[in-house]
Amino acid sequence: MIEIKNLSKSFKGKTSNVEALKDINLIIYKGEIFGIIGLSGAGKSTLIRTINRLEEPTEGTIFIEDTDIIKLDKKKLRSTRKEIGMIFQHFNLLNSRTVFENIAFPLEISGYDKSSIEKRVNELLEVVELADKKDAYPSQLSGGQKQRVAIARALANNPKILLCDEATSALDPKTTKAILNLLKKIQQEFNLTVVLITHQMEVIKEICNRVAIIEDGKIIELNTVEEIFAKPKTSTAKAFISHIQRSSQSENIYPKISGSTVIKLSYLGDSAKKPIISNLIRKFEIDINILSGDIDELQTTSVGNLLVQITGENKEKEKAFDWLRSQNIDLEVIWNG
Ligand SMILES: Nc1ncnc2c1ncn2[C@@H]1O[C@H](COP(=O)(O)OP(=O)(O)OP(=O)(O)O)[C@@H](O)[C@H]1O
Repeated sequence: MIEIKNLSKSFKGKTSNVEALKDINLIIYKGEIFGIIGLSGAGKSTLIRTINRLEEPTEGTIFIEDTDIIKLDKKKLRSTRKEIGMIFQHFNLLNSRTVFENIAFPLEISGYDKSSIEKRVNELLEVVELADKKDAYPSQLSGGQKQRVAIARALANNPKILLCDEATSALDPKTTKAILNLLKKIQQEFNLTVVLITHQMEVIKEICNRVAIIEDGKIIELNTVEEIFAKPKTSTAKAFISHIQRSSQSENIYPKISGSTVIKLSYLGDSAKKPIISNLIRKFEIDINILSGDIDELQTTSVGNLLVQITGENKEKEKAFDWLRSQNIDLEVIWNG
């Protein structure tokens, strides 16, 4: 069990402090897949990173079983961290090492001998179904394969907890599904407690038992996934759900033009009223074809959804995507031609 009590985190800014987490209280049960969903800037990354102290909280405690991990000294923290695996959106593999060597890395640091390392890495390669790629380098792998390597590496030291930081956000929908299935499989096989953060309700729906919605550093709703879908209470929960319902209808209707990227943009509240598309065209050297779109007025906020096809240089497209994210707009790549 992970018990988070009165957790706050503020970052020192140039002119003022940013309160990224405000008095978070949360219990995550052993063996569950717990999702934390929120828009960009809500505090998801900060929250998940405090669980293995990649981020130090300003206040509060985090108990893993009976240990308050915030109180651990460096040495004890190092050994506790072996029980907490983590995977990331951009995989964080070592490019100069092969698949085998990437997975072996945490075992080398733990001081295992060569033959135990070889045995364990080979087992893990089977678990993630990548035995045939053991001598490949990360640059020779697809995104999904890279995430499989990262999962194997995260499992190397037999952790009890797996933290997933937007683990499928850089993947297309089909690969996302395959990685989520793998996470489900390993959760059961190794009886892991999985904590994942995402901005995609599809991910929550696919694998989570319970979900917390975080907004502006606070947990505004927490329930089982079924309850949230059946009876969402906050406007944010309703917007996330309405987005998933609509996107499933429109996802496959677009021309598959080579060199173009189809993205789905979802935005809440004030962002829905901004002239996003005209700004994009003015700021970046890209062409945009709007495929479908709508704005829904909910009780206290509005939610916009746009499916657009973008053509242009990859570098320019990436810049445009970064700008969109900086505008609090959820962005999902649907298709890359
Ligand atoms: N190192 C930092 N220094 C200053 N401010 C920070 C730092 N890290 C995060 N923040 C701020 O804390 C808030 C929460 O950020 P966080 O990255 O946790 O959000 P998020 O929900 O994970 O967003 P995203 O999905 O965009 O990653 C934001 O306002 C962010 O700007």
